[in-house]
Amino acid sequence: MKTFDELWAELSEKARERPEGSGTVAQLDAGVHAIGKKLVEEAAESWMAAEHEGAERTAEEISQLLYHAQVLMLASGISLADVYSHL
Ligand SMILES: N=c1c2ncn([C@@H]3O[C@H](COP(=O)(O)OP(=O)(O)OP(=O)(O)O)[C@@H](O)[C@H]3O)c2ncn1[C@@H]1O[C@H](COP(=O)(O)O)[C@@H](O)[C@H]1O
Repeated sequence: MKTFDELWAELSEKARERPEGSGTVAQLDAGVHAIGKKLVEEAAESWMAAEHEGAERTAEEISQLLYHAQVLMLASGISLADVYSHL
């Protein structure tokens, strides 16, 4: 298990160090358009899970949604502080 902040630290390091075999690096290389599509896909899957598939599947889909939101933030040069300033 990891927290949102721990995932952010891990993904930030991947973006910096660009280790081979990282799915995150591959997504960053694919660019904002491709990442945005994944984010929307995970949002739709979260919605469908909440309506039809129960709490456990919904939590799983939301975890993927948060992951892709972080990847989009990295691709856009946005920090956690930038986002928190709008909460
Ligand atoms: N938490 C995640 C995470 N959540 C979702 N995903 C990605 O999002 C995809 C969502 O899967 P779906 O089931 O919706 O779709 P799929 O059809 O199986 O996958 P695709 O064919 O669409 O890629 C997964 O295949 C992963 O590519 C994640 N990829 C990585 N992480 C974590 O990110 C960290 C860094 O990972 P790497 O960059 O790969 O080292 C590690 O801690 C990972 O656990």
